[in-house]
Amino acid sequence: MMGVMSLLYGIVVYLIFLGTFLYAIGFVGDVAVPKTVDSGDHGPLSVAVTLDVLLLGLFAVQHSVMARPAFKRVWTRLVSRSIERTTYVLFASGVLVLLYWQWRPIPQILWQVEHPAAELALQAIFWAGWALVLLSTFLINHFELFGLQQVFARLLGLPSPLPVFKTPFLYKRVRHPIYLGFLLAFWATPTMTLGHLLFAAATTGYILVGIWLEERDLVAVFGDQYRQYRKQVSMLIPFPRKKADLQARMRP
Ligand SMILES: C[S@@+](CC[C@H](N)C(=O)[O-])C[C@H]1O[C@@H](n2cnc3c(N)ncnc32)[C@H](O)[C@@H]1O
Repeated sequence: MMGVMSLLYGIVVYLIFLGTFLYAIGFVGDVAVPKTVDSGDHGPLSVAVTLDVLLLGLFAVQHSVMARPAFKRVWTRLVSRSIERTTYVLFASGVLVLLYWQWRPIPQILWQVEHPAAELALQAIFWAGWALVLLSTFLINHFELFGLQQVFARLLGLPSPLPVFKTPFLYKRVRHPIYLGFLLAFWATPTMTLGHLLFAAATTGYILVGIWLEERDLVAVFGDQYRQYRKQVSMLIPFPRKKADLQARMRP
């Protein structure tokens, strides 16, 4: 019975995540959704900046704290290990919904790209960024990242899967393709408003801190295997590698 309940919880939360993910595309790209980074009521600048910074801060704290092994060790005394990731995804989605709802636009335009080819290129980068995010989640393990694999394992009476170090396809070029995809999607816009810049700059700062925290945990779990990977593969920008490095990276 608990296995079935966990599975239902996992599926419902996964659907909520899908909704918030799709909404994020419209929110950042200022398309197809009622409230975006540049639309909605805007009051005084000081109120907008304060509220937006608080919302982004809440997002960063929730993501960073709940993802840490020390937090998980305490948290899984209260919440079953099999639904820990699902619960993380639920909290993350909740914070995102709050951000979409309470975000105050700051509509002053800082720069605007009007050349049709350049505009098209920026839009292509925006969509490529989101495609990169989605593709990379599947490369690493989409269903584990969003908690479904864990609740299925519980239903089948299997233990929750242990972390496995992987470097498939794009992970051979950069260590963080998901974060790279977010950066492309957040910065590539033909019209940069003050609000959009605040969003892009704060999330970039958060991603850099998040990488530092994540890599510390990955070194703790995978040790020299991850240290070696870090030496051989760039963090975010796929710089061309020397031949010797390339050969090393091709080894399993
Ligand atoms: C949101 S994902 C981001 C992954 C990666 N930083 C990226 O940008 O593509 C975070 C989870 O991926 C895991 N992770 C990151 N790199 C990994 C790798 N090479 N192999 C397995 N798991 C990895 C982390 O431990 C963490 O649980």
